[in-house]
Order: sequence, then C-alpha cells, then structure tokens
Amino acid sequence: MSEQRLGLAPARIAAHVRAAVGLAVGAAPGRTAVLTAGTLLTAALPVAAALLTRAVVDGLARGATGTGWTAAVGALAGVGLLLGLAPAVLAYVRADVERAVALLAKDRLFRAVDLVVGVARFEDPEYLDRLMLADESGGRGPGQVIDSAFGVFAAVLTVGGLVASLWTVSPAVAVAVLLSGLPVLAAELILGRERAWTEWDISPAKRRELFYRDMLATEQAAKEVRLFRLGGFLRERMLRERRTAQAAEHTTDRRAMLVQAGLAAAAAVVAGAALLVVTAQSRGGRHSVGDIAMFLAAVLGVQTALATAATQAAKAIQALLLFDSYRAVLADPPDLTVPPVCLPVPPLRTGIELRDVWFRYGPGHPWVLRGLNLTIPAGRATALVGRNGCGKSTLVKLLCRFYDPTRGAILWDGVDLRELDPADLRARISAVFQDYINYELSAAENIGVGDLPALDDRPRIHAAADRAGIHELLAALPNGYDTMLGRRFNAPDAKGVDTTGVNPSGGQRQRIAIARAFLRDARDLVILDEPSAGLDAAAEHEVHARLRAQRQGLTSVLISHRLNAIREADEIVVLASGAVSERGDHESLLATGGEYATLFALQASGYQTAKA
Ligand SMILES: Nc1ncnc2c1ncn2[C@@H]1O[C@H](COP(=O)(O)OP(=O)(O)OP(=O)(O)O)[C@@H](O)[C@H]1O
Repeated sequence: MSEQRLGLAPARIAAHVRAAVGLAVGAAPGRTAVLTAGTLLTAALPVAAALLTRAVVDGLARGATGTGWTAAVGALAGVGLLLGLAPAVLAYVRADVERAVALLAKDRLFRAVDLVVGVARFEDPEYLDRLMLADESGGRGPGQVIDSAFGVFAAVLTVGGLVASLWTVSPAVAVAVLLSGLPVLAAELILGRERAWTEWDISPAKRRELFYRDMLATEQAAKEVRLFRLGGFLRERMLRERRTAQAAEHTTDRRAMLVQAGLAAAAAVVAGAALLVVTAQSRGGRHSVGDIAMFLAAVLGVQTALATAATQAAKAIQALLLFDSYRAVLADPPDLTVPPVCLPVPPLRTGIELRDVWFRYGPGHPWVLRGLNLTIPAGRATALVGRNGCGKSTLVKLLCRFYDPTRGAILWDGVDLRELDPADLRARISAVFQDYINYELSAAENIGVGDLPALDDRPRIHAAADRAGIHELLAALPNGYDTMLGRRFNAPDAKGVDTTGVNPSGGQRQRIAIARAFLRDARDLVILDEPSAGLDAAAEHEVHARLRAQRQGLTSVLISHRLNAIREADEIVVLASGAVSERGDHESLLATGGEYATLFALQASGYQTAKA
C-alpha cells in the first residue's frame, strides 16, 4: 500500500485540524472549551513555578521574610497544587471529549458508508483497508489531533515563558537550550509520520488477521474448521499476519528508540554545558543563587517541554495522517453516478428493458454479460435459468442498480436506471437474494427489517410469516416472535432473564427470508433468486404455490435451478455465454428441444430414477 502513502502538505494539515476541531466543538462544545482553558492554564504553570522559585530563593538569600516573600511561597505552593491536580482533571475532561468525538465521528463515518450507492466498493480491498483505518482513527483520531495540538500549543507556551526567564540569566544559554530541542522536534515529526505509514502499511495484514480470527471463533465456520481440522492451519495464518504487523511496528519502534536516545544524550550534553557556563559566570558574582535555581528549573523545564512538544507533534502528525483516511472516506466521490436531480420512479407500467447490456465486475475481470437484450414485461413472471455462473444473479444485481452496466442500459418504463433515485428504485423492489442474511436479531425483527416502518407491526409480520409458512413455528418458540434467531448473543426475555437464542434450520431460515420479502408487498418488482433451494419437496411445492399467489399481477423475476418450480412462469429465459440463448414458455421451449429441454429432461429423468 506504500504508493498510497499520505502526504503532509500544510494546507491539508490545516484542513484536517479544522475538521478535527469542528468535530470536537460539534460533539462537546462546553467540555472542549474547558479543555482548552485548562490546557492553557497548565501551560503557564511551569513558567510561574520557575519565576516564583527565583523570588523565593532570592528572598531567602536576602533574609527577607515579609508578606511579599510569604505570598510568593504561598503562590509557589498553590502552583504546585495546581500542577499536581491539573493532569488528573484534564485527563478526565479529555477522555470525556474523546468519547463524544468518537461517537460523532463514527456516526458520520457510517452515514458516509451508507451513502455508497452500489456494492462494488465493498469488494475493493483498498477501500476496506481505508475504512478500517478510518473507523479506528475516526474514533481516536480527532481527539488525538486536538489533544496533541493542545499539547504542542501548551508546550510552546511553556517553552516561550521559560526561554524568556532563561534569557534574563544568559541569552546565549537560552538560545543554545532552545536550539538543542529543535532536532528532537524534527526527529519526532518524522517518526510520527513513519508510525502512521506503518499503520497504513499493516492494515491489510490486520484485516486478514481478523478474517482468520473469525474463522477460528465463529459458529458459521466452526463445523468445517473442526471437520477439516483447520484450527492449527488458520491459527498459524492468523499469527503470521500478526507477526508481519508486529515486525513492521518493531522496526519503527527500534528506529524511534535509537533516534530518541541519541537526541536525549545530545540534550543532556547541552544542559550540562549550559550549567558549566552559568556556574562559572556566577563565581564572578554575575548571578544570584535564585538565578541559578531558576536557571536549573528552566533548563529542565524547557527540555521537558520541548520533548513533550515533539512527542505531541509526532502524535498529532500520526493522528492527522490516519485522520486523512477518515476524511477520505467521508469525501469519497460517489461510486455510481446519481444526477443532482433524479427523476421520480413511477409504478412500473410497461416493463424493464435491458438494452445491449455488457457487464464485467472490473477491468481485469471476464465479461459476464455480453450484449444482453431482454424485456421483463410488467405484470408478468419471467424466469431466468442457465448453468452455474452464466450471470443470473449478476443480472438481478444490475436490476437493483448495485452496479451499472459497463456498456448498454437498463430502462425502467423507458427511463435509464441511472436517471432514477437509487433509493426510490429499491423501494419499488422486493427480493430474496441467493445469499440472504441471517440477522442476529429476534424472529420479529428478522422479518420486520424487510420493511422498517413495519418493524413493530406484529399483525403484518405475522401475516408475512404465515404466507411464508413459518408463523406457527415462530409463534411456538420459547419467547415467541421475540426469540433471538442465532446463538451468538444472549437476549433478555419478558422478565429480563437472559435466554439464549435458537438456531433455525436452513429451510426455516429460507422461509424467514421469504417472509421478509413478503412484508414488502405491493412492490412493483419481486425478485426471487433461488428462494427454495433449502426447502424439502413438500415445502417447495407449498412455498411456490404461495409465491405464485404473491406474484399475481406483479412483475417478477424468478431464478431457480429446479425447473419444475419455474415451469409456470409466463416466460422462461435461458442465459448462456452472457446473452439470451432461448426464451418462451415451458411448452414452447420443450418443443424447441434446446438447452432448456435438455436440462428439463435430465432433471425429470433424475426424479423418475429416484422414484424407481
Ligand atoms: N462480486 C463479484 N466479483 C467478481 N466476479 C463475480 C462477482 N459475482 C459473480 N462474479 C462472477 O460472475 C459470473 C456470474 O456469476 P453469477 O453469480 O451471476 O452466476 P449465476 O448464473 O447466478 O450462477 P449460479 O447458478 O451458480 O448461482 C461468475 O463467473 C462469477 O464468478
């Protein structure tokens, strides 16, 4: 990923800082103000301590014990108290601001993700890497940027104050001590950038590690992992990714340690030399004891503050570079073009036309559809059949505008899908996809997510479940429709007692997915991509009877490898080599004696052999 490395143009940094401050102010304005004031106050404390130390020590040397001196002692004690209290209080406020910022950042990030129109972006490893970094840095990044910016600001104030105090003792020493801190600052900035690059570089390894981890510890994979004895293999792969990430981190840490140790030694030499110079001068009576005491406190303070400024600046740079991923995801251009003003999506009247549609999943991918021409007439059932991989599901994904055709067009009553609002278009479609989702939610929610406004509408949910032939089973679950489907999480029952969920069978899950689609009734287009593959023969018959009733008057696209299930479709379309190879109703296709007739005869003979 190194070619993707992020730059550090000042204008970009300024924009990121503004965005981070905007996030903090938006998330927690009052607490951000408290944090700002507190940080500035804390920055002034070391300077006050150094000046007060001089006053107290000089007073002592003069034998002064009056109210002025006592006040200075009291003030020094007060500053000491504040210096002790401030870190704890500021840490508390800072953590609070960071939590608020993390929440707002996550909200904004996943709103942006939700605005992605198609699905290709979720198949793009670069985007997924960036999203992972954005999620991580969006949470801690803005807080860290602000925190570090404050840290740098506070340290610069401290350094300024202390250097001014040093100047009164020895301008040359003040300049030398200040200059000795500059290499530290430069080195830390470079190290901060390297750390960000390292995080960027290891993000693919981290994502792969997460994948192996999921394989090792999720129910879906547990069966195959055990049967194939994959535990050791997957664990080794997971650790390999971890080792790769750790090796990169180790290299960066070692470089940081060497640079920091070298610079710390140089700073100590400068401090020692300065001390020699000033003590030599004080022998000549040029400096008071208080000057020396303040000088010692100031040299130490300047070096500590410079080191802090450098560390904070490095953290800020690191956070800014990672924050870049966050802002990049937020600013991503649309994946599919949507016109600024979309045409409304009217109810389907004549039909959907695929006109010379060519499609492949990317420039390096083979063509899936090659000049496909097809009309899906309104109010009729169209079945798509064809061998594995011939493009049936791809066609369905294009109808939902999850991708755009690479060439050609898809027209909804004559209007190109690209002219329509994708959300409006999808609101007119009901679908059971081949790879439907099993939500780790309650039974009612598993159906209700098909039409969110109906999430709490139990009569409608029950009716949809009934039509999918699953109502009785769901009603009889331990907590009825409130039973959790899936066993990953506990779910409290009506009395608040934690209960584990249930695991429906494959066919039952399929009926639940069908119920979800039924809940979206009154849609213009119903897509059923292999809706009955997991059902037994009796269930298949029953569900298809219900599907036919559901489809009546609606436009439907039905995909199935069980040709018996789609023989009653108004039109059967056979896809081969990315185009339509045959079309007609069941009888006419059988009469033609082509691919469909061959496949149908094969399946029928299979049933007859099984019967015999
Ligand atoms: N997201 C994707 N990225 C890249 N290639 C894909 C993607 N989805 C499908 N393909 C490829 O596109 C081709 C068509 O796949 P598609 O799923 O449309 O076939 P299908 O006719 O539905 O097959 P099946 O009968 O097995 O379900 C296949 O070669 C497949 O490998």
